[in-house]
Amino acid sequence: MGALLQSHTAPRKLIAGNWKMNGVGAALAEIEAMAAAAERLSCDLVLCPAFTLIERAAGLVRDTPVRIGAQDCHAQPAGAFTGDISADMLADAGASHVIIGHSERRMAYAEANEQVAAKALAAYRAGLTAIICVGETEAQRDAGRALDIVVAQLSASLPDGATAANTAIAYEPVWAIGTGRVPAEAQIADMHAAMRQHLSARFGMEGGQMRLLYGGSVKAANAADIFAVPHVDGALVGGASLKAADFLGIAAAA
Ligand SMILES: O=C[C@H](O)COP(=O)(O)O
Repeated sequence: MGALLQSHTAPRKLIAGNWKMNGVGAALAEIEAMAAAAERLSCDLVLCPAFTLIERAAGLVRDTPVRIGAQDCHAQPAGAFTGDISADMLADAGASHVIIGHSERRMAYAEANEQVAAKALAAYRAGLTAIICVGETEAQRDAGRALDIVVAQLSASLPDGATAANTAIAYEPVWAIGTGRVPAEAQIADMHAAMRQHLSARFGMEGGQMRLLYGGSVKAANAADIFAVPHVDGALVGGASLKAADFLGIAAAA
């Protein structure tokens, strides 16, 4: 395990914002403010607004280092899937990233690991980077099963062909999302080390370099401590990504 973990060279951190079902046109001013500050940051920024804002947001950040992502895609490129959006459509609208397998979708829409892997493949085919989410529930952690559960999710949710360029992983303990509760740094460290070990064993160098984000109640006040944990290569931020001042405060700590 030590040898595998030592092969990791920390990449530039990725700070991704997940706006969930928030924001209409007026919220684009926040993305504009983020983009205006992005040149001065030493991390990569991705904002994932609702589908309805993607094209406008992509236009706003066109000449800046900020990238735009979506929060889900369908596994098929086209077809009779009322209400769904394909990865090709996202790319066409100007997205470069897509969040896949967020726990809110796994729970609300019963998305299984196999579906997540199929969506990731669709994202790769469309040239998008997939941000694949995994994480245990509180009951699973209390039962001492967090590491096993997350590594099993990771194993079944990543398709063959995942690379450091086309995939980032977001470890989001379900009990930490939107609750103000954050795992102890040692718990994050153990989880990220276990994920790195699994990814390195399966994908070699690519797995060693794949960015591992932490998500769940990240704020400007706790970001520096979280980013100092080994194998934390960034964050997936929900509530604190809605306002430029909050999100930039997190990015400044990266
Ligand atoms: O995708 C983001 C996560 O669900 C974290 O949300 P949060 O930062 O509001 O806890």
